[in-house]
Amino acid sequence: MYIIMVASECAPVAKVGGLADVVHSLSGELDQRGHTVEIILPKYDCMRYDHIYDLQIAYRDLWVPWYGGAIHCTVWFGFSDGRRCFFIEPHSQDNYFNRNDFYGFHDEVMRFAFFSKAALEFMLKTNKRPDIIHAHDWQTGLLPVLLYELYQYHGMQQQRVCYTIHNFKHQGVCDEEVLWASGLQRPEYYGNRDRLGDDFSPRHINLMKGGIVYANYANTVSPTHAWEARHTEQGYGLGHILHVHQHKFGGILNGLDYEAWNPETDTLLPHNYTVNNLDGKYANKIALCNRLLLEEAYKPIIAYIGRLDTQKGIALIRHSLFYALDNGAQFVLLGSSPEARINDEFWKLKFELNDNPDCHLEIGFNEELAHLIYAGSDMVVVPSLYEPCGLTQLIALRYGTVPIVRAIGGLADTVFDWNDEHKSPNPNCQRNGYVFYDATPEGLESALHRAIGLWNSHPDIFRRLLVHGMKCDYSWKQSVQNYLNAYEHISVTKV
Ligand SMILES: Nc1ncnc2c1ncn2[C@@H]1O[C@H](COP(=O)(O)OP(=O)(O)O[C@H]2O[C@H](CO)[C@@H](O)[C@H](O)[C@H]2O)[C@@H](O)[C@H]1O
Repeated sequence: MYIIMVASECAPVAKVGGLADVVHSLSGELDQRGHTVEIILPKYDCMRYDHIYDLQIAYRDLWVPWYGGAIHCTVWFGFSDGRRCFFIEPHSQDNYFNRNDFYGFHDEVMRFAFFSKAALEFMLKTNKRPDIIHAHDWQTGLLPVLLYELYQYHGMQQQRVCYTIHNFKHQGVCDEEVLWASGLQRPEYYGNRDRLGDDFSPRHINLMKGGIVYANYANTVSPTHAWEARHTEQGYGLGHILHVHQHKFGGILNGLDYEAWNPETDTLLPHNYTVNNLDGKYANKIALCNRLLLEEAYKPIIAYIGRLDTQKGIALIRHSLFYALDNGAQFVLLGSSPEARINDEFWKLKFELNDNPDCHLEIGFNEELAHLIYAGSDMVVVPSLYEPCGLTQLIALRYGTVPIVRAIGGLADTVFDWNDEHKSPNPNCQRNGYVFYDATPEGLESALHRAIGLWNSHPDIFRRLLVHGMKCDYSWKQSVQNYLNAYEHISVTKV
């Protein structure tokens, strides 16, 4: 099959969060199975250009219709970690992607609506006719709308769209302007609530809703979250439209890139290790203490790694830090937030705890340090308020670090409580961590208490628990097949 991914992020060149990891690893897995995969991204000025090989112009003069005129773009091509990537560079006063950051601007919707249109225009002009266009998140929600309403009449009638939602919270809600800019026009037609009309803001357009309505198949990134999105407030108001389109909506669990995340070969670790020889894991723990100036003590290290977003349960992250310190454990945090208020709160905490030899807070994004923390810690805490899938717990399991998670979304699909006497519902995975339900300090403590207790009282059993985790299989093996089944189901040219 010929698949083109269109996304606002792809690791390692443009990574803000888990979306980047999924676009990168899913593309690689599809490629390994013999499919042709290309990725279209914006050409951000702040990309990691050191991760792009052989960057060159692929199409010099692409004119993308916009507001009745056209914006001149150059399309670049390069390999990133073996993936074939195209980068769209618009030349206009708006400077859509030369902002020194990926997100956070007043014209966010226009930037990515333009990108969606430019991606289709590029395919049209270069005669790229993929079987599947795989679009991701609100940023590309307009793509299936444009394809179905405009581009199919210009020779793209065979293309089918798979639309994956990684986060329902951000939907791209905006005024009608985007319809005029993109050439769709007709606000009375598109603004209908059966199409793109937002259910809560009158006369507003919802790009993610458009993606759901117009895609041939839509999914989110775990089965449990697919249910939550339809039946609870976790769909952030899109439950109704998901219900209307339930026949083409599902949940496909994310996989983890088992090559990039492999403690046996990870070049970012000072010591490699395997499930059969964990000496390296303990050596990494010492390396982590040295790196972060933690006291080398006979204490478990509990870590939090991730975006500091309200989604992740900020108050509970904070609570786990203090609970750990009060209960004979050490705590390490690596994260950052685009919200100044949250960042400031954690900077303040960092200064307060600066002299504490049992904890370290690293505010910022640091891929290399993340690897060492996953390897050198004993436990990872993921107290999310909502979590479509979550990659942190999958990485932790792979690195023999016991996940302590809230039973929500993909966390509930991948982590099974050690003390639950029922058999794990997942045949590929035995009981592998600790789970709590209530998003309260008490709920969190119920799991942390048991995890710290086992580490202290029964180190041999704790070791068995982490070995169970390392033996779980959350590679892409099954999930990529699920995507291929979906592609196959919707594609016009069956393979
Ligand atoms: N400061 C930092 N330094 C280094 N590395 C950092 C970091 N902050 C985060 N990371 C890394 O970024 C990734 C984040 O993965 P998550 O699944 O938590 O993603 P996120 O919530 O962004 O994405 C959304 O999309 C993904 C993908 O579908 C879903 O799994 C998830 O539930 C959904 O919220 C992990 O690889 C983590 O190690």
